[in-house]
Amino acid sequence: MVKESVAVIGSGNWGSVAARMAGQSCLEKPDLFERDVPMWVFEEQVDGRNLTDIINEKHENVKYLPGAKFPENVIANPDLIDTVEDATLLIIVIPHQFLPKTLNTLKGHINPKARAVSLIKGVEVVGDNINIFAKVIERELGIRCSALSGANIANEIALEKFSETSIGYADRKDGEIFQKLFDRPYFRVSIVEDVEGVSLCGAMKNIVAIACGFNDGMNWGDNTKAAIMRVGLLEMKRFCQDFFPSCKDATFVEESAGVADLITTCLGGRNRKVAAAHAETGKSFEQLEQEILGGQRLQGTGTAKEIHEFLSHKGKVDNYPLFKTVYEIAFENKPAKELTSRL
Ligand SMILES: NC(=O)c1ccc[n+]([C@@H]2O[C@H](COP(=O)([O-])OP(=O)(O)OC[C@H]3O[C@@H](n4cnc5c(N)ncnc54)[C@H](O)[C@@H]3O)[C@@H](O)[C@H]2O)c1
Ligand SMILES: O=P(O)(O)OC[C@H](O)CO
Repeated sequence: MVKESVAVIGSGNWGSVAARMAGQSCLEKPDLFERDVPMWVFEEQVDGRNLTDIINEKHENVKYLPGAKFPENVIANPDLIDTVEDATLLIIVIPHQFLPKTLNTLKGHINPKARAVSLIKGVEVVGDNINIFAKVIERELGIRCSALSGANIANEIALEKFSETSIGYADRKDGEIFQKLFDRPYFRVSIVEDVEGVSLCGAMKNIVAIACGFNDGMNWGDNTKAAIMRVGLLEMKRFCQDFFPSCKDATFVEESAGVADLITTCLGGRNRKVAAAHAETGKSFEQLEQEILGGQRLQGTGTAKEIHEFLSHKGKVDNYPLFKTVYEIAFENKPAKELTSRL
């Protein structure tokens, strides 16, 4: 049997955890996977040194995942094309705003037999056209792409606290090989034939998390937060029914990618945290992202804007009052206190 070679594109907070898990599996399953896991690092200076050099010396991403050690087979590489050259399994895990440029660089350099999995939470919107990122990756790289998403706050998984995730696949064999790659005693992976449902839940829950952050910043309490989550889940489902009718209902309730991710992200995620600070201080999201996240990137505000643009083109903005209000608070200076009047 031919072994799979794994490469990771991305090395942020979740990217580093994904590389850590893949590295552990590659060491433990030498019959299935080649030992070394190259990880692409968008090079930057930390204390006057290349982050890549620090990672390879300390086996730790001191900027994006301090305190967690990589196994020694995870090797940071600042050269994107060199990172992917031998890969048959690609883990793509970068903030969604950087995907187009990254895919452009990768075009023509991927093994045509490779398969990818996208861990990115967001959507591509161009006018009245919307795509999940697994499809964008397939379109740009010409390889099949699955999607992994779930109730997965990276810092908790780095500490090997138990969590679950979902992999949405189109070809079952892809789902199974990525399941073997990610499965850890502390990370339970289920596979489901629903790439769109898994991807869209992961993207849209970030808009609801922003609303829950406003809730926390306004000190409205847990009952209001539950109401926001309920309405948010309904809008997520409505969006899938309206525009992606092949999404499976079961993904919303039975998969970690569905309601479980909605709950964790509305309780403990970065989108929630920064939105709470916005409601408390009135500072812009850009400023707060820099002040609070130390280089990590928000996905929810971008997704709120992208979904708003798409719904505007479709003439359906008013069918999604929660999504609409989050957009208006984040981008049109509407006061956060107006959120509940739209629920
Ligand atoms: N962090 C989590 O808990 C978590 C969990 C599940 C899913 N996700 C999703 O995973 C994706 C990646 O998130 P993350 O937490 O790994 O990243 P992050 O938020 O830590 O972002 C920082 C990363 O962006 C990179 N970056 C900065 N500028 C860049 C550029 N111009 N080009 C390319 N890369 C650049 C940095 O080098 C760094 O690796 C997101 O879509 C996120 O929603 C995150
Ligand atoms: O920290 P957030 O808000 O980007 O959310 C992280 C994950 O998506 C939770 O599953």
